Amino acid sequence: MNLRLESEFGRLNAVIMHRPGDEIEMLTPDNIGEFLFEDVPYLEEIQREHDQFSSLIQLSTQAKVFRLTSLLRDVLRNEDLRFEALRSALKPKGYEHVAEELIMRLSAAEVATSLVAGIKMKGLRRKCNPETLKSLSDQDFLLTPAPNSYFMRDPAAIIQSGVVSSHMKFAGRQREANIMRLIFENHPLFKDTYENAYNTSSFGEEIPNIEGGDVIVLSKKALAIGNSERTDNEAIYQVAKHVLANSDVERVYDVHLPAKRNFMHLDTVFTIIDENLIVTYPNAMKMKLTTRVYRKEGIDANGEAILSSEVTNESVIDLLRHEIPHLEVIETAQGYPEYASREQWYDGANVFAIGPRQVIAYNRNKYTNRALREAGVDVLEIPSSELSRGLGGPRCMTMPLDREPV
Ligand SMILES: NC(=O)NCCC[C@H](N)C(=O)O
Repeated sequence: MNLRLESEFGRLNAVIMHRPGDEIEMLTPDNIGEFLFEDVPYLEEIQREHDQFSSLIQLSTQAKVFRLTSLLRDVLRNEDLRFEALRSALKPKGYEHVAEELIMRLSAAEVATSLVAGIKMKGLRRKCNPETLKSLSDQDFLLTPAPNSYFMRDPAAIIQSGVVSSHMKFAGRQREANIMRLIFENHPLFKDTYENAYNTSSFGEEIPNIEGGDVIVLSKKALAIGNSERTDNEAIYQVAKHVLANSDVERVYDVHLPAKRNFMHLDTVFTIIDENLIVTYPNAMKMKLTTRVYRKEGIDANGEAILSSEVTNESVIDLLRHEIPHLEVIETAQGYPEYASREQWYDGANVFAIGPRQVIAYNRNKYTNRALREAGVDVLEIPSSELSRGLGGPRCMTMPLDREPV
């Protein structure tokens, strides 16, 4: 697979998704804040909703829907990789010494599910009970769960020059990025074409953050990256260097976002659904925010791009109007303030384009979906009572791998 993308709306050929699993059962009212959830979802219902989403993608596009845990299981059949993945996941809590004992008792499939669902001492004691863990209670986690794994957009983003492997802001999500990197580097489907577009070699221990939800492919020639609560200047600069040197991209926009929970990523405020059509939350898009534009001035002796940068104080919407000729803008809830803010909170602008002017959207965003339909967009709705409790929408839940050229 090529692992390069030049649009956000070309007909979808392949995507990675994760069906929420037992990691959701680990959420409690006391830990939802730490795990970045707004409420505790009901597992069976969130699975039903997610199944409708993935079936709709398959039926309406014939695209291949890869499952995160089966890709991971394929990779973890290699014993060395299995041991290393488990060891590094156990390390943040200082339990890496039990990796050896654990690996003898867990199959590749069990390690794959445990890396996502976590391991509670209660469950572990049925299989093994190392002396060194005797002081832990049944309710303690040996391995913390990764309940945001169904937000497949964030741990990596495919752009015009390769894959931006995320470095995630919150420790609770970093394992998701490690899992994706492991898959891209080792799975036979990807390892030959995987090119890491985020070079972190110039940084020491402190690696600047970047998350997939902030990365939006504007066209063959332009990329936008949200400078948000989750994504830092230096990471954007590194990705700009890669994409400007290794693709036809001519402009990279580093777009500042207000530091608010519901604007956590650029894709919470706008998505592109056709060559010149976007859906946005007007309040954020009309604010005058600083944007830096990177352009390539040449290539140095080491083959690295020399960049120029220019700062503008235009609103994001004006910037996009300059970048995208004849831009049409659909506003969440047709701009009615009280509905627009409700529907932005539940990701009204975060639709998933499966083809030009064809999107999958949450059914709860009635007014935004109506506005999209009035503009001639084919809107396929999915149920959203439980999926939305993690505060992410249909775009957030998908990692497209391949699309038809536009
Ligand atoms: N791209 C996105 O906006 N993803 C949504 C992530 C939601 C998740 N609960 C988080 O706060 O990271």
